[in-house]
Amino acid sequence: MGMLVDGQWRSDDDALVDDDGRLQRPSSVFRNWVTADGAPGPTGDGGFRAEPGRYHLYIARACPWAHRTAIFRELKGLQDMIGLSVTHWLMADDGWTFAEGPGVIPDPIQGADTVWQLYVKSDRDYTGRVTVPVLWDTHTSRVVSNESADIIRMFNSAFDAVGATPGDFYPEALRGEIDAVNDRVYDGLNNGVYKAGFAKRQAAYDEAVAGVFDTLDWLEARLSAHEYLVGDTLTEADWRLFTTLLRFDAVYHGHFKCNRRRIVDYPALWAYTRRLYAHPAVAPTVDMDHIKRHYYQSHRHINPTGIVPEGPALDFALDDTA
Ligand SMILES: N[C@@H](CCC(=O)N[C@@H](CS)C(=O)NCC(=O)O)C(=O)O
Repeated sequence: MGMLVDGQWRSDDDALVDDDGRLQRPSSVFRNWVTADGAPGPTGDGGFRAEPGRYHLYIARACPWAHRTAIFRELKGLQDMIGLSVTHWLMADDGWTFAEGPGVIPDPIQGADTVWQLYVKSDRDYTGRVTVPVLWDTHTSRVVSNESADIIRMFNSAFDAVGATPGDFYPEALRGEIDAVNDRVYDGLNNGVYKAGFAKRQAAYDEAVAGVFDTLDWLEARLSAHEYLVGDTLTEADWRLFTTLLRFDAVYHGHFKCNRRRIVDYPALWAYTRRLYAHPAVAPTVDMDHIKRHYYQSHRHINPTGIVPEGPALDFALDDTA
């Protein structure tokens, strides 16, 4: 881990956990929006018009937040319009890097060796965490956004007039309910597993893990009655949940100690995970080796040996016998 302070990289920081041993996740800093006409979005500056070839997406395959953006790039058929770079799975002294390795796609835009170099290129005095995903503007050499929740909404609609695949995963009529489900899933599960895994006090862990399983129980009941989370149609809320479910049994159950139950033990959640996995937008975005190696090798404060467990054997593919 590490962070930037006044544009200087510091590799020794551990500032994410407060005195009560609780994870405090800082807000994302770059919050501009790509829009169809370049008008400002809900936050930040304007001037980022949706143009094919102009933007580049930097992700880590391991990261559930970055994964959402990769899925939306596929869902909306943006692969030829928005370039992609993929970091090495290991996040160590230099943070995310483009060191050579299977599945790594180096940076063709800035030739950066690390993601922090992109942040400094965009803002030479940047102070804060250096996270993925990053949506980069090749015209101004700036980070447009490092907030996945915003990036998927840009991908959902901003490029529709320049040839994106039709499909609206945040339909106007369902927005209120999608936002409410997102809030609960974010706090209890997407971020909840991190709160459990990064907790440094028993009470902080106990509280987080209870929230994780309350949320999973609630989701199981909801998905026993409905195919999708909101409006019986596939929405953003499903994709935001999916990237956590995909990682749960392989990583969060063991590494983050969220081990009251596995996703395969919840009939509706497991069937739903497999159903979403079968969507054609998903397979090109999943790299289980990156996922497992990243967590078990990068978080040495949790797993000092860096040993990556062999299991579990997971079969996400739908088959006739299922
Ligand atoms: N709110 C951000 C969170 C992104 C995030 O925390 N990414 C993690 C990887 S899973 C990261 O890059 N962490 C590096 C750090 O905090 O130093 C988003 O959703 O885009």
